[in-house]
Amino acid sequence: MTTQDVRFNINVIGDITAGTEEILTPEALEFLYSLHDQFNARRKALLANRNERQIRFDAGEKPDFLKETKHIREGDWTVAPIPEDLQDRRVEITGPVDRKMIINALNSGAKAFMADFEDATSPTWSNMIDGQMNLKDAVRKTIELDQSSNGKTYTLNDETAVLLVRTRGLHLEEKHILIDNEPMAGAFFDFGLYLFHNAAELLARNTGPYFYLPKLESHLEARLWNDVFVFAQQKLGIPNGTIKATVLIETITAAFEMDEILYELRDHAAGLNCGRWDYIFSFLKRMRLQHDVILPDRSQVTMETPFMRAYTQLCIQTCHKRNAFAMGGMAAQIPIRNNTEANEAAFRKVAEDKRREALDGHDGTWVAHPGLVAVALAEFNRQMPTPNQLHRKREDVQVTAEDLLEVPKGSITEEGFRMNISVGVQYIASWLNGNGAVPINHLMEDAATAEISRSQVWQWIRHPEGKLIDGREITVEFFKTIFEEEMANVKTIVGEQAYRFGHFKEAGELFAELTLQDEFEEFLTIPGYGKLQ
Ligand SMILES: CC(=O)SCCNC(=O)CCNC(=O)[C@H](O)C(C)(C)COP(=O)(O)OP(=O)(O)OC[C@H]1O[C@@H](n2cnc3c(N)ncnc32)[C@H](O)[C@@H]1OP(=O)(O)O
Ligand SMILES: O=CC(=O)O
Ligand SMILES: [Mg+2]
Repeated sequence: MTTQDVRFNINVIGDITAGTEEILTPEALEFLYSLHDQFNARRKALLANRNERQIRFDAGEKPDFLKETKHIREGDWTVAPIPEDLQDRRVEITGPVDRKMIINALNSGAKAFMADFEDATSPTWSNMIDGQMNLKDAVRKTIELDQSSNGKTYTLNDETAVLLVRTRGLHLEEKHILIDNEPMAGAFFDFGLYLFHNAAELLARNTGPYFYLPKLESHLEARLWNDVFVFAQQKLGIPNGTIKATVLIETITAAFEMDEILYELRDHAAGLNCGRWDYIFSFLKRMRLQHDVILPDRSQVTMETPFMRAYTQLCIQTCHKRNAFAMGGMAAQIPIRNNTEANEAAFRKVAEDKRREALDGHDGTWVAHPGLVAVALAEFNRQMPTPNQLHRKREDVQVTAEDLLEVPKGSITEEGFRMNISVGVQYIASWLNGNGAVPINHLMEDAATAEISRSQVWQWIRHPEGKLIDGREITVEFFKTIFEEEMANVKTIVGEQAYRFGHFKEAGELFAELTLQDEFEEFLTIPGYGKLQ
């Protein structure tokens, strides 16, 4: 169905439900129009910059600290004061903007909840609109759910986590909103609607519009977001600096511009977060054609590898110098039901991860599941008696460009190759079904982890060192053989019926296409979005 607001030349394409009408009011549409009108051309120019930079990386250039911003790195400045309810962020739970999960997350005992329109959400139109409706109710504390499948009623506890919202990345479009005949940015749609509907209510409740910004590649992208914030606050009559944003440092190029990103956003910055999964993906993606860069099996690229240590420690040092919080990331392990031993091992791994983060000086961390809140809390409570660790300046840390670029050592195994295909296909199938976060082999999989899987396969086929540990070369023919076998295995795992109706064939086709085409797709979600409702 299509509806049009002729005053602004906006076409809303997609089902118009009661929810759509509540969210896409004429005033909200006007606000979206103004964001698009002011900032979309700049967004597109910045995306083009990414491509231009890629051409240089393909020619062998390495990312490096910028000469032109040395004065910012060496300058003496801090970010504006951060609100009281963000001072203690020791455990943040993350999850999709699904109604039940929002309630469970807010009740989980975590200090904060990041409601995710990004890695954990498949951006179907109904997920996007329902997500905005759910958040609107969550902000007003009226969110409830009667779930007939398990007979449970879900309501909010008296005490709930502080709400933060992660928008889609700048690369994704919202094809259901056409402005002057072009799709608007998913990021501006998510940001604009959440701010428009909730800013005043949040302030009345002594909290604020808090965001996570994903997948930034440069300080110029941070500058764009800052300008978006200034404009939006002015337009809605909210004091400048009310919006607070935590930026994910999850691209290799952003790791070289952490100071600059905080500087651009200094009136709005609440911190940086080490988004480890996209970071690994970005490291590989940006240097995919460089002969000295090849990653071992995904399971071997751990947080203990030198380049990941360098990045997280530099993040802590940079944030604390600027009085901003340095948030840790997501361990992939989740609770395992009906297997005590495996469950304990998973919890041990999460605890180790959180302990390392707390000892390093992170101010808090992420968990993927309510069952892990207590594990992470225990580690942070033990290592961090204060609300945060801003006082730990980590002046001992010395990280060079070479440290950030040190390629992790290890091996490529047939098991790792097969795992990438199997997990990649299963994840894409789930995403095409409208579910952006899934448990596969007892690990959390989301868009970022799936990106690593599919790009490893792409690179191993083309890289001169793309060989298995036993010496076999990874070729297109080898991929095709293993791919057929893994598709058959997936059918056995999920069952004939689920395979037929669960988008597995389509997912396999997309995975094979992404792998076999020489042109590397920037994000699998871009062609994937073409297949979503
Ligand atoms: C790389 C990154 O960007 S990381 C951040 C993005 N990723 C995420 O946010 C992942 C969030 N986590 C999840 O989506 C889920 O935990 C999964 C997919 C990993 C596992 O899901 P499942 O196996 O279905 O979980 P499980 O069945 O154990 O859930 C048990 C209960 O906990 C709830 N639950 C699980 N995870 C969450 C969560 N993150 N937030 C809120 N509730 C949750 C379930 O809704 C369920 O509730 P119920 O008992 O009332 O029905
Ligand atoms: O967004 C988080 C990540 O690890 O990617
Ligand atoms: Mg990410």
